[in-house]
Amino acid sequence: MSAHIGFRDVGKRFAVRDHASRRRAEFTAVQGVDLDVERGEFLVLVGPSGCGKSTLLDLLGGLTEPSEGQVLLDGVPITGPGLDRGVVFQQYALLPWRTAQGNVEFGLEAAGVPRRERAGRAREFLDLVGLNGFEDRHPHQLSGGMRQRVAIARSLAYDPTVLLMDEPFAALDAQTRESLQDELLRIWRRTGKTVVFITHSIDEAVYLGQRVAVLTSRPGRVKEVVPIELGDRVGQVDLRSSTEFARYRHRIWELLHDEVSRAQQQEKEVAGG
Ligand SMILES: Nc1ncnc2c1ncn2[C@@H]1O[C@H](COP(=O)(O)OP(=O)(O)OP(=O)(O)O)[C@@H](O)[C@H]1O
Repeated sequence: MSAHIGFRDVGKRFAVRDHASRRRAEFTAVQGVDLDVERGEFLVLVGPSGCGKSTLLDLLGGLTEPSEGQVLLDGVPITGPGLDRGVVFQQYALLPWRTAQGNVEFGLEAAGVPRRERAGRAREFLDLVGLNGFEDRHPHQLSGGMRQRVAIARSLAYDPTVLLMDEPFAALDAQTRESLQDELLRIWRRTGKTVVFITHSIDEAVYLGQRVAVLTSRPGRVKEVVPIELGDRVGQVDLRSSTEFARYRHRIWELLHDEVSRAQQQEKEVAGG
């Protein structure tokens, strides 16, 4: 059986203007990316800054097309955005003039859900993310963590099969972040969604991922995919302090370390002309 999501030798180049010569040039963001994600899997992408993680997520979201290779969903090339994929970014992208309920309903409107179903569905998903009782609050009356819960509820409400998350918890304080990680794992278990999650945090990657794909520095390609066998995270007391967790953390750190050094060297070279 073919994978739910498949990157097949994917490359992405962007047209840029060369600074010195002012000529048009091409910038290779990712190259030769091969990666499969199974239905219902939780896959985390990590890699040095600028290695192309968001580019890979944009390709999956259908916001951009590959310059070469294919990005497949159930064997079919992705050609644009679709309701089968929900996206959650670092910035909440909520409508400030709408309540939490109104924001979730907005996603449902866009998805063409009949008006009479929207209110009930929005409440159901706000409840799922733990926002029961906060339906009538506007974004400025909610904490950062709550706003991100609304964004997650909005993406889940129209029932995509895939949830694409680009550093969704990066702007949150450590405690809120950890509680949202647990919340997300609980939701993932309950809904069976396929999750592709980008983070800069090695701890977050190990805690959330069933597999962690480490990317190389620019142009990004898959360096190694590390399976994380820690069982069901939620409910394990202080899992992050266990030796097993530390072992995975160290392995990913090692893989990343060389790439981050290489990326920094590349940046220095660019800066120095
Ligand atoms: N539209 C664009 N035009 C030109 N270059 C782009 C464009 N979008 C992204 N890039 C470049 O492609 C590379 C990959 O960008 P991308 O945002 O995917 O990296 P990233 O790994 O998500 O970075 P970070 O971890 O810092 O968020 C970067 O060097 C970026 O400057």
